[in-house]
Amino acid sequence: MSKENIPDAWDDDWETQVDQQGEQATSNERAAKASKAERLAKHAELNRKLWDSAESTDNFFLDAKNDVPLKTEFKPAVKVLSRKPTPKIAPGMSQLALDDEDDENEGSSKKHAPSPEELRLRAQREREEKQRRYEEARERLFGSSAPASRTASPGTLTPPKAGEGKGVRGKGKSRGIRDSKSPPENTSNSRSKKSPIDNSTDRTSDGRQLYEPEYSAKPDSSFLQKRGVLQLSDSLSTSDESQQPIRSPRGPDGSTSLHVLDVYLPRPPPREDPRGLWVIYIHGGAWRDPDVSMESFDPALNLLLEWQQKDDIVGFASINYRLSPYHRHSTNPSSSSDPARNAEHPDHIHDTLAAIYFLQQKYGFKERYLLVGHSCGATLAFQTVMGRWSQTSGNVGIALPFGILGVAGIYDLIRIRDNHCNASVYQTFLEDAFGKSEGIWTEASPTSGDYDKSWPNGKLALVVHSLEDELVEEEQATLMVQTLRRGGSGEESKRLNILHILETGKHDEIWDRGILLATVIAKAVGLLTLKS
Ligand SMILES: N[C@@H](CC(=O)c1ccccc1NC=O)C(=O)O
Repeated sequence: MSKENIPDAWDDDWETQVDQQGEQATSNERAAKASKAERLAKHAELNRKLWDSAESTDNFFLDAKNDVPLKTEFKPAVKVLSRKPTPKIAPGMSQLALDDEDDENEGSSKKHAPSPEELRLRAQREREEKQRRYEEARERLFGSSAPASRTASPGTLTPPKAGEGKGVRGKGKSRGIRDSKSPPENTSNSRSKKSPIDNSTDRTSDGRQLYEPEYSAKPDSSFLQKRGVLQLSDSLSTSDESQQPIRSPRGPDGSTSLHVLDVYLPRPPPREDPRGLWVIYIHGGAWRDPDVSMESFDPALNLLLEWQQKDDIVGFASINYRLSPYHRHSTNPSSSSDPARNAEHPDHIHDTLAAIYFLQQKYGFKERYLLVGHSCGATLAFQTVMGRWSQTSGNVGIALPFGILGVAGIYDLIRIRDNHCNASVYQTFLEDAFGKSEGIWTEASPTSGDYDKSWPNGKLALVVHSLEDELVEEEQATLMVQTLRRGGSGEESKRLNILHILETGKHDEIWDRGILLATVIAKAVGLLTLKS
């Protein structure tokens, strides 16, 4: 009872007050008693529920929740017991076993692990030995007049320009011979400026071009032997860029030549009676684009080298040819004084024939080759077997290929111009390449050929078109296959004429990513080897 509630004894009515308080207390007590009974009843009820739930199979536990107030992140302390420092692995040494045993376990019988210096010396010895073997092989193939390797250390295969802006640059097979033909007075194009091989200071001693439009040397001429500058290697990685072949060197007077070609030999070719096929690639670029050159074959080449199982292909070549003017090119416009950038039909086909002639004279594969062309390169590939320009090309005539693979090709110049009459660029590049006379356009179009007559040894014409091609329409491919099937000689052609449609692949993606081009080349090679 609080002090204030105690009646004051000096008050007259203190007894009455006490009596009243007594009555109130009793009624409070009653109320308290009632609520106690209620609490007991509640408690009994809870107990009952508890027992009930103990009997039941229902989940008694609370569902786990993320917002449990007591939840803390449990982070056990990490205790590092003991570890030797991670050994540093030099590149190419990953095959060495790593020993993580305790020192005590290292018995004296254990082999001495070579130091990095020892490994370097060992690798150098192996390289020298390989170089010696290559020198011998080269001597056998090209005679003693073949130039020695450019430096005392092994030469290097031109690695395709890794990741140079465009697409995937796959890794190549590690063996082979890269033979890059270029006259010393050549000039680089825009792509080659970025190329490591462009820094090469190496020059051959004589100033003649390696393949010339008017070239007609005999197979054994000293020219060929002298110019057989081969780059030999079994390694793609090089620390010495000066060993790279020159693909587009700049001449001292700044003049250019695109009479250059790349050769890749997976192994030294037998000079007599060659059996396997050659693959010769002709790049596209609307007869004018300096950014699309023989190097555009690199991604596909690398894949083909990786895939090749049966060594069906004994040699690869990718050729350059003079280009038509391209004054509006954003980074590398043509100059009107540059003969390599002012070509007009039939210069492109003349150069192509000269390059094939050069290769045949040098490697002797005759008709055992597949000619592959992309876009206007496909135009050139079929022009090669139209027989209209071989008399004017200055050489004594080439052996025509067993097979042609045209990818994303232009085959009817007038039709493609008409189908793109809203885009004046088609008229521009066609006019710059073929002049204004549409009669010449028709005569130059592969759809005007008579292939049964002009290409009697042909075994395969594979025409490939991608549905995603945004620059050349499907009609070009269908018109070409119709022409091939038409046949003018009356006799049934022994040639296989196939139209192959790809679901995917934009115009330049086909070579840029390599995989599509390599796939269709592999398909063509498979068909040709079946046929021969
Ligand atoms: N990159 C080329 C265009 C090009 O290559 C092209 C354009 C339309 C149709 C075909 C083409 N290439 C054929 O070789 C250029 O800039 O002129």
